Amino acid sequence: MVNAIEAKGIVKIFDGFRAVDGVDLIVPKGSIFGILGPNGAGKTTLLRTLLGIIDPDEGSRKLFGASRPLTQSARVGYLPEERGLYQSMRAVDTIAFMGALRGLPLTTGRKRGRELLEEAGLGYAADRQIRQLSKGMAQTVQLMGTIVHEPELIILDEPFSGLDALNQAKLEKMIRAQAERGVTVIFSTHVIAHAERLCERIAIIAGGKISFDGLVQEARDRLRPQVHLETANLDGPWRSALPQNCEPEGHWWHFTLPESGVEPLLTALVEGKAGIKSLSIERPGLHDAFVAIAGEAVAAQMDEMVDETELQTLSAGAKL
Ligand SMILES: Nc1ncnc2c1ncn2[C@@H]1O[C@H](COP(=O)(O)OP(=O)(O)OP(=O)(O)O)[C@@H](O)[C@H]1O
Repeated sequence: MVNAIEAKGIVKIFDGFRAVDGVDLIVPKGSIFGILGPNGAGKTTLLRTLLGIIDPDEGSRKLFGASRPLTQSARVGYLPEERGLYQSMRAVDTIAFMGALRGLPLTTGRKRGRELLEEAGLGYAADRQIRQLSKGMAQTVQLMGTIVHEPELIILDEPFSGLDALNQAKLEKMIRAQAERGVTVIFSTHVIAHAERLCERIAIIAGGKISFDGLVQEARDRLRPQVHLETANLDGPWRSALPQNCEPEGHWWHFTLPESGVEPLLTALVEGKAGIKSLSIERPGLHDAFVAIAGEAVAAQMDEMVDETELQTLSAGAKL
């Protein structure tokens, strides 16, 4: 099967600065793929190169198997990081106009535009000018213009930034709905939680280089689970099942699950009469995996970029 994207050795240099520095990337069809990295990591430059908006200085890329990506533009929807719409254009015409740029007849675009707006509960705004819409609504209209021609690949550059909690949740739903239809979705983000909730695959990029590319599960599996154990007893033969340097905090033990896994540990605790009062095994999240892969400094940079609105959304999203 042809992959949606295959890139090899992509380098993009601006005034001597390597914004993208030797990137290999494969995005299989039908996946939700997240590109994670802090400000200036090279995400936008990489996406623009993959789309054929700019040419790489070195390396090659294929979009649906074609080495000239722009020939595939009717199959692609792209939401750039800089949002911008004609302020005096009506919402429905904006959607149709964006579709027309990708080869969709205007009449079809208007019809689908109205349907998309209705589905999103924004039917009442179809004939309003963009300047009469709220910022979140205008962003939603731009997103609809990105998908109106029913592309097979959607590339969204930082699609969550600038949206409030409700609109971010709606966008997550829309991304999932597109993926369920078999559409490949690639989005860039500096918010690890969005990627953790949505993506099957991710690439981690910093300083123009990709340090991880693969399944979210694979990233998480790089770290072993953490065990939190409370015992009635503090000594006994069962202690040999715990890591050697593990010391209790009161009656609590916190340690990394040994390579041998859960069952031998449990057997030793039960047979050795540790008196288990409480036991939890915590699988590391993507954030911990990100720290392990990209390093503390890059992770801290990402966390700093998550503003108040995003924090609210993340906790709201966790409840969805
Ligand atoms: N046209 C350009 N001319 C010169 N430098 C550029 C240009 N475009 C990007 N850069 C530089 O390349 C680096 C990567 O930028 P890019 O926008 O790709 O990063 P990013 O990960 O998308 O970050 P952000 O989320 O802040 O946009 C940055 O240092 C940026 O200043």
